[in-house]
Amino acid sequence: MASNTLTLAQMLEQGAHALGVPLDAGQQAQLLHYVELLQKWNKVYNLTAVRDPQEMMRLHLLDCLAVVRPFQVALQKLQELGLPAQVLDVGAGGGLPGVVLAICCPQVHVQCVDAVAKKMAFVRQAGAELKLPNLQATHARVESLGKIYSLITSRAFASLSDFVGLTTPLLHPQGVWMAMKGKHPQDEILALPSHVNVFHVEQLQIPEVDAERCLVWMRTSNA
Ligand SMILES: C[S@@+](CC[C@H](N)C(=O)[O-])C[C@H]1O[C@@H](n2cnc3c(N)ncnc32)[C@H](O)[C@@H]1O
Repeated sequence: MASNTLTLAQMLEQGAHALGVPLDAGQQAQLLHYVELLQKWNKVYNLTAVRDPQEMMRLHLLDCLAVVRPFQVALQKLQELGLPAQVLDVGAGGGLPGVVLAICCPQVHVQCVDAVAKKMAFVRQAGAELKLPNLQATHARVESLGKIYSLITSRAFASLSDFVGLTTPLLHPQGVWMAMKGKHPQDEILALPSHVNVFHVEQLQIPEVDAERCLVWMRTSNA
């Protein structure tokens, strides 16, 4: 069936299946509710240029759902090293990918940070409505944070150099960065400082999205 004839619930179910992300009924309901909230509050909070709910499902929800499995694998490895499941989403905006990760991985603590207060007010409210005790929304510039995280992620935030430059003091020495990018960012990788090691560039296939996506995995070279 063409995606424009599917309901949002069907798009989510098919997308999650294609991505191999098992979702229980509660998580499906939370993800659908999150799309509703994004749509409802978008005008007030200016969260995304995408207005159509089906496009939100494809371009935001499924895009973030595509990183859930690699994210879980990475966290499992970090936990085997004894690192806590503490994750930071930098420049999270309306909560992408932080809210999706918090819904799909309830055992992981996800902190979203953004410099714009109203965006974090939205994420805080969404976390309350969706009953996500593992989600935290912090209004701050990331460079002012003082905690240490095992995994730091971002989507549509900055160049890789700026991302790692702003967050190196926040990353556990054995922790990893997970940057969501479009097509393979060769030039950005070449521009990275020498203390950063790109150990994997993972190509992603987003259901119903005909565009290149990848995850750039990095750690500090002395890890
Ligand atoms: C293009 S938006 C991306 C939002 C979201 N990650 C997404 O994929 O929809 C980039 C966000 O980064 C935030 N931002 C920019 N510089 C920041 C900083 N130094 N600290 C925290 N947030 C910052 C902006 O306020 C903006 O909401």
